[in-house]
Formats: sequence, structure tokens, C-alpha cells
Amino acid sequence: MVVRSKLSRELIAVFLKPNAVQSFVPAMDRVARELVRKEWEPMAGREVVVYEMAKKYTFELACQLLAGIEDPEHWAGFHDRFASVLAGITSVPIDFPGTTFSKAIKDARFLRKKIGVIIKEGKSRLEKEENPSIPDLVSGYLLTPDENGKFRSVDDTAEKILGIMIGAFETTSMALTFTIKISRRASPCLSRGFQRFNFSLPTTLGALHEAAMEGIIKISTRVLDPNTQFSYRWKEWAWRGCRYDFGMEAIEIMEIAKAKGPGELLTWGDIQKMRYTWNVVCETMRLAPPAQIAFKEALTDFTFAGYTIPKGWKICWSFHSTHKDPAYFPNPEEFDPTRFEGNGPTTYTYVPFGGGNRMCLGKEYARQEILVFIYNLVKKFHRKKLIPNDRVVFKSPENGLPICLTAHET
Ligand code: HEM
Repeated sequence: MVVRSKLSRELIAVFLKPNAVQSFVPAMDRVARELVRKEWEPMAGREVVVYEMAKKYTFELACQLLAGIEDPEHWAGFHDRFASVLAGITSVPIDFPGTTFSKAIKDARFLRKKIGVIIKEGKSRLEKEENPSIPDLVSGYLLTPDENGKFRSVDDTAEKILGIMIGAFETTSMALTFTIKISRRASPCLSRGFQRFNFSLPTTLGALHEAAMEGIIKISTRVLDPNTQFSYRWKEWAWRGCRYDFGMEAIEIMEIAKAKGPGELLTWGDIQKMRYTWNVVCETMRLAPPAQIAFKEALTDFTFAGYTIPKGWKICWSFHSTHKDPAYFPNPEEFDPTRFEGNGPTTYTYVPFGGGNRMCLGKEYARQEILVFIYNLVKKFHRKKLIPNDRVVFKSPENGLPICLTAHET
């Protein structure tokens, strides 16, 4: 059993390794653009709920890129069932009609069956191919034998795929929702500046200047000189100067957008340029970790804060406590993405993806899908929170973070 789960981990690790998932960026962008066209643009000026937008996007990606589902639209109706299974994992385990746990069991059974059908289709397709490729995780499972040289059963594969889809979809949706909740809105001045100056250096500086004049931000006068070369250093100053109140991520996103031809999809190279945006997301996940705990096993006896933990005990590690420790994060309640500049936090102090040999395998996949979503949102729209202080109940905003989108003028 242990060997099998190790093998399974290796298989997922190969599929999700950073240089393998790089090729997913255009596909992620295509899905996001479709959502912009079909769902977000028609809602301009009306209420949209960020958590729902994020779930739809991450779920569609999980269907296409992990499970190899070709008609994610058909599957869209099932994402409540995924949410139900997730709720069951953290519920009181009483299997009695009407309980969350009991509903989760039923929904898991339903989904396993549905995934099973996809797997069977994948299997017959792979059997017909002479040199079958591995375009998704399902194919990976079906084509890789276990330690006894046997291929996995449909049920076993369905179980694994269901687990990964659930883990992948909820955490990422949560990270996206909180990023929109916590990070500041892009200032209308910034966007006016973008339009007026066609996104160039004077744009940025002009927009910053305008924002400073309107009292939205406070920045050094040196940054405001529109004749200065827009070097990395300037950008850094601008970033520090406006201190994320400004939605600085919008600047780098607009610069990427400006360099793209019409219809040209994002690439991994573009994702690499979104450094500030990723710092904003990292800082959001520090304050609101999407997965809040992890279980670890003590490999030796050890003493912590006066308590002796014997070898073999299971330990519940709270990411919140680690992330709010002022020894590692001065003014821990302050939202400050600059903490992630340079080498960033020291090892095991920033752990939204866990740590050690069971650390999240989907970290790079998650980074890409989060940045692609933010790129598409920020590039197209201003956003206004409709309930600015939407209360966080348990671990998500009570109302899912309703916002109003307004398309940038073109
Ligand atoms: C923001 C998004 C995500 C967060 C915050 C997150 C967080 C985590 C955490 C905390 C763990 C447990 C680590 C530990 O015990 O030390 C984990 C495990 C895992 N995650 Fe993620 N995750 C995210 C997205 C994803 C995605 C998108 C995928 C797949 C595409 C994924 C696949 C996995 C897998 C396979 C494991 C199990 C690793 C193992 O047990 O060996 N995760 N994740």
C-alpha cells in the first residue's frame, strides 16, 4: 500500500513537474478568455461573485488538463458535487441521511462513476494508438504500470483523479478569491493613464502622478519624473512608493498585454514577468492560507514549547500560526507583498503549500492558473467590491465576494 501510494506520488510529480506544466499556460489562457467572452463581459456593470467565477475557471481547467474531459461544459453542473465531497472531508463523520458526510459519500460515488466513464473512454482510445501520448493525468495513470507491472484498474484511477481534482479546484479558487478581496483595486487613474499614454513609461508615471495628486497614493517625487528611463529600478521604486494600495500588478499586466498581438495567447515567459502579481498572491496566501492545516508524523521524539512529542504521533500544523509569527513576518497583520522580494521568507516560515516530502505537487500548476486568471481579469476590467468587508466565515467570504466589473474603455 505504501509502495503504491509512493508510486502514485511519483506519477503525479512527473505530470506536474514545473517544466511539464509550462506547456499548460496557453490552454489556461484559452479557458480564461472563453470565460471572459461568455460570462464576464455580458455581466459588465452587474454583480458577479468572485468565488463562483474562480471555481468555474479552476474546475474547467481541472477537467481539461487533469482528467482529460473533452466537454467540460457538461461537467460544469457537477462542481457542486465536488464542493459537497470537500465539505464532507471536513465534516463530522456521521453517515446518516441528511448529514453533510452522508451527502458527500453519495456525491463521491456519483463522481467516481462519471470519472470512470471518462477513464474507460481514455483506455479504449489509448489501446488504439500505436505510440500513445500522455496529454492528461488520466492517460498517465492508465499508461504507467504499478510496482508489479500491472496496469491500474478504472476504479483505482477514478479514486486518484477525484482526489486530485478536489484538492486542485478548491484551494486555487480560494487563493484567487482572497487575492481579489485583499489586494487593492486598480485605481481608475491608473487605467486612465494607460489609455491616454498607450501603456508606456510616461503612462505609468503619469498615472502614478495623477494618483498622487488625487491623494490616492504617496510616492517619492523622483518616481514621478516622466522623462526618466523606465528601468527595473524605477519600477521597484514605484512599487515601493505606491505600496500595493494602487494595484501595482496592473502595471505589469498591462505591459504584457501591450506586447501581445490580437488573439495571441499567454506563454510561460509572460507568466515569469508577473513577479509583482505573484508577490501579491503570496502575501494573500500568507494572510489567508487556502489550506489551513497539514498533518505530519513525528519521526523522532522531540520537545516543542515545553511539550514532548513522542515519535509516531500525528501533529496538526497550523499554517496560520506560522504565517503570523512576528519573528518571521514583522507586523504580521500588515499586507505587504514586498516581503517576497529578493530571497523572500526563510524556509518553513511560509508554507501555504505545506513542506517536506509531502509538499504540494501542484504548486507550479496553481501559480500559473492563478496568474492567468488575474491577468485576464485585470487586463479587461476595473473591479469594485460590492460588500467591501464581506465577512470570512470558516474559511471563505460569506457572500463569495460579490463585485461589479467595468470594462476598460478602449
Ligand atoms: C493555491 C493552491 C494550492 C494550495 C494552497 C495547496 C496546498 C496544499 C497543501 C497544504 C498540501 C499538503 C502538503 C503537506 O502536507 O505538507 C497539498 C498537497 C497536494 N497538492 Fe496542493 N495546493 C494547491 C493546489 C494544488 C493543485 C492545483 C494541485 C494539482 C494540480 C495540487 C496537488 C496536490 C497533491 C497531489 C498533493 C499531495 C502531495 C503528497 O501527499 O505527496 N495542489 N497541497
